Amino acid sequence: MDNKEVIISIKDLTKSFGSLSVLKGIDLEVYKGENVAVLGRSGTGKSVLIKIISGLLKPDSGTVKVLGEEVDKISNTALQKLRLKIGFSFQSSALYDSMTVRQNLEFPLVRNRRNLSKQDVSKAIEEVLNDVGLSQTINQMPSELSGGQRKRIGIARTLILKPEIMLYDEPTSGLDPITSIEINNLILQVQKEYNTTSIIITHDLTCAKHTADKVAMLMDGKFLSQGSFKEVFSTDNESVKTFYDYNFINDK
Ligand SMILES: Nc1ncnc2c1ncn2[C@@H]1O[C@H](COP(=O)(O)OP(=O)(O)OP(=O)(O)O)[C@@H](O)[C@H]1O
Repeated sequence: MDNKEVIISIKDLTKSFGSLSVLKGIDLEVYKGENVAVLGRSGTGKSVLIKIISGLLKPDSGTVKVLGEEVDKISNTALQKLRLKIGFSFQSSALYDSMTVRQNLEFPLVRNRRNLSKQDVSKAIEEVLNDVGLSQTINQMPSELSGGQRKRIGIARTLILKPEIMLYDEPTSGLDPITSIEINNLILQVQKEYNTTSIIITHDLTCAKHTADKVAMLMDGKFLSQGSFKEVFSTDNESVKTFYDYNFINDK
């Protein structure tokens, strides 16, 4: 990366729930414009990690800085302001079923950018729909969309606020391989066109290989290794090899 500005910096982060120690000393630096995939088996603490990054959960110890701010130390007002710079793509897409695609996209915009005219709102909706390749769905209901289309609209709903950071939670889960590839391509397109810095939580190795500049492998509460996809998986570590072998890998 040419630009080495650190956007997310995590040092010696720990988090337990009662006697369950989930994160046991995590270090991670995410640079501006980088896509980082956090890989790991179910229940290893990937969601806990992004909840801490976005200030939804407090760490037990360690430091977590996002865009220069220590998320667990700032005021609620500052946290709310910071959150507007962070976009979430949820596993479930989190669309409102009773609203059309247009209304789903309008909602966050009207709520968070109160000074926009009706024309500005319409323009923003049309632009973002075009960016995710779904202009034709503007008047449809979420129930009329495919799983892949719902994911795209979920991403569009986040992008409409022009976030600096994107957090993708299992972006390809529940999708067939071809639709997954389309979502992977969209993640790359968003990185380029919206200049986002992203963390992609996944156990889909094809997704990590396709989208990530850096991969971090979470195991037993620690990052076992970090680096390019090739570096992380060119290893003799049995746990990493097993993880690789048990997750479908499409080398194309
Ligand atoms: N608020 C909470 N209270 C108690 N335990 C929690 C809480 N949140 C998460 N956990 C526990 O922390 C562990 C890690 O959960 P997490 O959701 O981060 O896993 P994950 O790696 O995202 O898994 P998956 O891929 O299945 O989503 C789990 O054992 C979970 O039960």
